[in-house]
Amino acid sequence: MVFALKNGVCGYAPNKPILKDINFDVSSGEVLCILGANGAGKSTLFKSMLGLIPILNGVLTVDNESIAGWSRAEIARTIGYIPQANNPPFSYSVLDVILMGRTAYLGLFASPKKEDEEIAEDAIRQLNISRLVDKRYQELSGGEKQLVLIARALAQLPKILIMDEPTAALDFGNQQMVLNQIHKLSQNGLSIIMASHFPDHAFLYSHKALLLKDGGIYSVGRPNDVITEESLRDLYAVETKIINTGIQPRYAATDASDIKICVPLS
Ligand SMILES: Nc1ncnc2c1ncn2[C@@H]1O[C@H](COP(=O)(O)OP(=O)(O)OP(=O)(O)O)[C@@H](O)[C@H]1O
Repeated sequence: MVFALKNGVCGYAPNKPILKDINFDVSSGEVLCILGANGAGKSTLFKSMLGLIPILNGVLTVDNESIAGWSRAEIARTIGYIPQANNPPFSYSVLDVILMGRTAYLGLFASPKKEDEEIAEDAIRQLNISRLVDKRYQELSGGEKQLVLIARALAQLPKILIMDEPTAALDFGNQQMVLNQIHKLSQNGLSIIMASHFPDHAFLYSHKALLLKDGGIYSVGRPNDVITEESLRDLYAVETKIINTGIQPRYAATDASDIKICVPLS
């Protein structure tokens, strides 16, 4: 499966595009990391991909078929969205939150059936979070909530997962836990598109990086090719030294012979 945006123009009003000339594709098993300064347009791009705002121009395709005419439910059965962990206004059990992932498969007013429960249980197994199932969602830590939201998206049985800064507000250990899960999901064949504020995460976990600046794509390609001292200076106005650590990558996502890290100098 290949998910692509061709000649995309995204924004909130036709006469005021936020992003122009957006072209990228992501295949099954690939992780695409979107980088850009605050306000560069990452969330706007996500909202467009999810059909929350209409694409102003261009076409989103799955295997070369335009998804322009797809219903909300069809989009939800193909694309899962994982927001940043939040506190919902109501008290839900963890299992209820995960079962919400089945909404796109249920008729209006229908309750989850045995099959839906089995799919939710499968998502729980994949993420190894059965210890959380009997808790209230609000009682969980930020990292645990993020895992539950990933399980909810998995219960949608999507082919593509979109994640908006999945590690924001997580401590170092929880960041690694969530990123390791993302890596495993890509190995299971999911396409993953995630926004990040950490170029290091793109080196470690992604096959492709897409850099946004000035209302368009600054560059897109393999992280090793496009995340450079020059591009980080241009994107974030930060002088950075990129260092080869000599440590072999644990993940196939990176094509580097050793892991690179970004050290800010200014
Ligand atoms: N609902 C909206 N209506 C009009 N303009 C908006 C709306 N939401 C965001 N924008 C504008 O779109 C631009 C891109 O914002 P966006 O939230 O996509 O950036 P971002 O890269 O996700 O930023 P951050 O890293 O801070 O989350 C900004 O100039 C913002 O003011």
